[in-house]
Amino acid sequence: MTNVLHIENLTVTFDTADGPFKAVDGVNFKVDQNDILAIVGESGSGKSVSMLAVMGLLPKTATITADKIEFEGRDISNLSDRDRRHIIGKDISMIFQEPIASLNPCFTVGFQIHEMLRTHTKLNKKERAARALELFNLVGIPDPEKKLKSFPHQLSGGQCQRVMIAMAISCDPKLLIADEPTTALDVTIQKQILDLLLDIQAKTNMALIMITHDMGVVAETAHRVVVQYKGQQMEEANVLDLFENPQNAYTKALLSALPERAEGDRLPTVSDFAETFAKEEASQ
Ligand SMILES: Nc1ncnc2c1ncn2[C@@H]1O[C@H](COP(=O)(O)OP(=O)(O)OP(=O)(O)O)[C@@H](O)[C@H]1O
Repeated sequence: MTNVLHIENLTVTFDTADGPFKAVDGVNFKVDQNDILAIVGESGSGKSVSMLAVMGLLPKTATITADKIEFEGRDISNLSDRDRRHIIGKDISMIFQEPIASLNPCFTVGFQIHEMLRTHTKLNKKERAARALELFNLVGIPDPEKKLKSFPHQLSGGQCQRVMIAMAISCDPKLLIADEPTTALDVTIQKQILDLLLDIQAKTNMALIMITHDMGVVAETAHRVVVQYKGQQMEEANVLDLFENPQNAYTKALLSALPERAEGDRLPTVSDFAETFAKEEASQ
């Protein structure tokens, strides 16, 4: 099995007005071809920042250190901008929570997908048009010829996310990072988008990293899970082991806070359990 991404001891510190702030503190994991890894944790736990660090998309106020950031065995921590552009967007691509905000409102979605193909492939204009149509069909956009001529605001949120997925897979990436890809969408559409991502992953053998705060999404999609809390990695486990036999106090708290474990009419929160588990851990 080919190793796609290997991260060891990744740390990200932001220079802020209040002094240095460590948003990611010693994260480690490997993702192989065909793997689906979920990175889970509540808001602010450093999930997005760790992946943006890998993509080289953080602002200059961020200092990134790591013992290893390798893509297919190649160190990508110190790439030139030119080399990075060859990999990012082509071999590693990312989709975000707000699909409409991720698209440029001034251009049709067809133009934007053409630009992606023009930048990263050698396809000529006619081949690009054919590929764009093929991709829109693949991601299930109805009436694709007409939709290619639409501006983002003329499409629904779900359709925009399908466009983003089409763009993200347009150059056959080895790794797709999906950052809360369904959070901004209606519940009925969420399931369709998740199914689409899983379907594409199964057809292409790419590795998929799913960033989420939703344990339901983890259970439905992931093979392996990394749990993060306040920038630190709490646990890494196979999905079944994580649900059946969580090792870490915070993971136990996350699982205990699932809605189906609610008693009465109040939903449990992680903080309801975190203290109990922290005490349990300390006493062991
Ligand atoms: N440019 C920045 N400068 C300073 N702090 C930042 C910056 N970007 C993110 N942070 C901080 O880093 C921490 C981790 O943010 P991150 O977006 O990775 O969280 P997350 O786990 O992905 O949560 P969410 O689901 O809310 O995005 C947060 O406390 C956030 O405020």
